[in-house]
Amino acid sequence: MLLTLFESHTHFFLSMFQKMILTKIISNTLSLHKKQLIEWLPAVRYFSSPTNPLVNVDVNDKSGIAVVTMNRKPVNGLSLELFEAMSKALDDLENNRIRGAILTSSCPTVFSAGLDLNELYQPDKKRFKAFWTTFQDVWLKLYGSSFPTAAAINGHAPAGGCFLAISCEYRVMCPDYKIGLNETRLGIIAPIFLRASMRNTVSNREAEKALTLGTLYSTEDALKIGLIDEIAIYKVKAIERCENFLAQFNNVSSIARSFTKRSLRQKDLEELENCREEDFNIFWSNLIEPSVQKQIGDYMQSLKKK
Ligand SMILES: CCCCCCCCCC/C=C\CC(=O)SCCNC(=O)CCNC(=O)[C@H](O)C(C)(C)COP(=O)(O)OP(=O)(O)OC[C@H]1O[C@@H](n2cnc3c(N)ncnc32)[C@H](O)[C@@H]1OP(=O)(O)O
Repeated sequence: MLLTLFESHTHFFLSMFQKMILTKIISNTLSLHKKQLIEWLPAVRYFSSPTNPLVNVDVNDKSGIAVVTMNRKPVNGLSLELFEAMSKALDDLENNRIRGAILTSSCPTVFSAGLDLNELYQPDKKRFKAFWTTFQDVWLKLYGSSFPTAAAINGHAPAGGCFLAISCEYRVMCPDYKIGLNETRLGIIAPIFLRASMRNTVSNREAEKALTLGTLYSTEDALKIGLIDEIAIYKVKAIERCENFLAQFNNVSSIARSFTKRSLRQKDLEELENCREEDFNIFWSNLIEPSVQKQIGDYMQSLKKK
């Protein structure tokens, strides 16, 4: 923009040649300063986020790595309020140029049980619209973040729980839990953005099998198909391994890294950005089908009986 302004204002006074030289000097200076500024900023803008009871953000001053802990007991059911808190936390992290983020859970045996079924059962259209839009926002911000991300999966991660983990760039999971996208088993069709994250994590063939069968994998099987990257015995160790993964970026230009990530994920992000309303309409019309509502109601009952 500066260059455009400069060009338009000097139009009457300078020859073409003079303009070209000056434009080149300004452009070089700006890009040099921009690079230096961006490389510098991470060291000076770490922050302490105001505490939200649903999402705790803890930034390590030295490493610049944030641990983002979901805290909605008993199972981190993804409600509108939890999505809103995550969306806000992701904005704060983005604006404060942290070095990396690790997503984890305060529930002892559950990373996240996925979407809160209460949001899907007998839904109010206005609230569901806000819920779905915030769900989309969280995915766009997490999957498209400029900072590197990892998930320390310290418990079960079915459906939406798995979706959060696979939107990150690296996953470390504790043993003896289950992870996967079991939507088809619930009669639900996985939305496009969820399919994109899965395809970005495992091979196309594994993604097709996993999504159509709705398989929930054990930690060990998840490692075999590449759904997770490492196994760690406890949550603390899982966080440590995630930190090690993120620390590798200390030797990489943050600008080069974030542009590369963005360009690899751009197509998936645009696919949702271009059809957010349509995506909502498809889910809303499916969701209110009496047969789907009955299925969700029965499923909720079966969870309670258990
Ligand atoms: C055709 C189109 C339809 C359109 C629909 C749109 C949606 C598409 C979007 C797709 C994306 C994601 C989909 C989802 O995420 S749907 C949610 C799927 N989740 C699950 O199947 C997980 C269900 N939960 C479990 O399997 C287990 O709870 C657990 C996570 C393995 C933990 O087991 P646990 O023994 O430790 O705990 P448990 O006793 O089962 O649960 C404790 C209480 O929590 C309640 N609860 C569990 N999960 C949920 C949930 N997802 N939402 C709300 N409540 C949940 C459970 O009922 C217990 O309650 P209570 O204490 O008995 O009252």
